[in-house]
Amino acid sequence: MTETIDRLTIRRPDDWHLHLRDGAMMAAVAPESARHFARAIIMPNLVPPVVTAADAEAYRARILAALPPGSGFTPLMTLYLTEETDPEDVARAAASGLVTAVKLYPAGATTNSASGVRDFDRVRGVLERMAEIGLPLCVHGEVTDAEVDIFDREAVFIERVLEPIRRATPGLRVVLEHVTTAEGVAYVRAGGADIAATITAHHLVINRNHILAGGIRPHYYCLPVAKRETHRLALVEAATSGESPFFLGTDSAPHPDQAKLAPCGCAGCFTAPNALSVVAEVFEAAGALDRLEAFTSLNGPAFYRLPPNEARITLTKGAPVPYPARIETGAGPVTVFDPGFPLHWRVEA
Ligand SMILES: NC(=O)N[C@@H](CC(=O)O)C(=O)O
Ligand SMILES: [Zn+2]
Ligand SMILES: [Zn+2]
Repeated sequence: MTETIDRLTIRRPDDWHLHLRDGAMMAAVAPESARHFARAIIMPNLVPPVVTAADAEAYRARILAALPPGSGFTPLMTLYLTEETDPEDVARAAASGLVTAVKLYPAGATTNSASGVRDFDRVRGVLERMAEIGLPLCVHGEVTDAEVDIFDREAVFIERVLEPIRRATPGLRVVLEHVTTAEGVAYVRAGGADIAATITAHHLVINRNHILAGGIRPHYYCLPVAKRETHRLALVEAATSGESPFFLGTDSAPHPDQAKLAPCGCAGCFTAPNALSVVAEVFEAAGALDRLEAFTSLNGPAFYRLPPNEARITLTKGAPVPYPARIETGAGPVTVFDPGFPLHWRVEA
């Protein structure tokens, strides 16, 4: 006889990859993440980007001001790595506790990445300093070479960029963000204690057909772009394995609908309102609800050398969970990710 679980209490999750944006957009989306998550790694790809410790301090203050009163949400700040980044500014920001990681965007790889790195030799000093102090480098792992097929850009990045950087910088701690391929999963698995990967909710449920078959669906377009079904299955297997290097980073990336539904639409899926319900559905289907807490609440803090949250949340299973099709923001409406199937796991208030 199989026992059906319809109630699950776990440590409060964290989101290890989140875009909160700024201004009117942030005011609308920050409460959506604060509702379910205790902490989040805040991506620095604003325009202009969060480059210095002073930028991060000011951005952190704006985030805290945008949170609902009484919210216990803690933004974990990151610095955007540029070829001009000063290793000492990074080290000071880490020592003071202001900054939890540094983010590497290859120039041109994704939304707001124009100030990213072109010549990896020019950031060697920063990476060496980070290895010394144990500060993690979060990586958008795609090459930008126009010759490389967009579906191959993650696998090629690992071989041509990530592995050489790691060889040249022993001890550098790396998070391969929003991993989307079986190659990425295998690389992280074989990579030892200094590498981990975030996995998004949306990459656990969509493959490239969702974007392109039967009509083009801009709300499923994000970077790295969703790959073939075999890759999605590898991501589900990794996430639900409970293995320590894999943890949730939603990459919730809001864009106003008018910027998504355009001849050249932006990359990013807005998943903050329903990411946990999506992830719970995936774990249930895989028969892995007993490993949900590892993925959402334990493996991330362990890699970042932070204590797991003491608070708990309870998920209950029942009638389909309502969530809005879009939320209104001062920057225009933002469509909420639709996994294409009903969600039954609700996070209790
Ligand atoms: N994931 C995305 O498709 N978009 C992100 C950037 C990123 O995380 O690459 C964004 O900032 O919109
Ligand atoms: Zn990215
Ligand atoms: Zn992102």
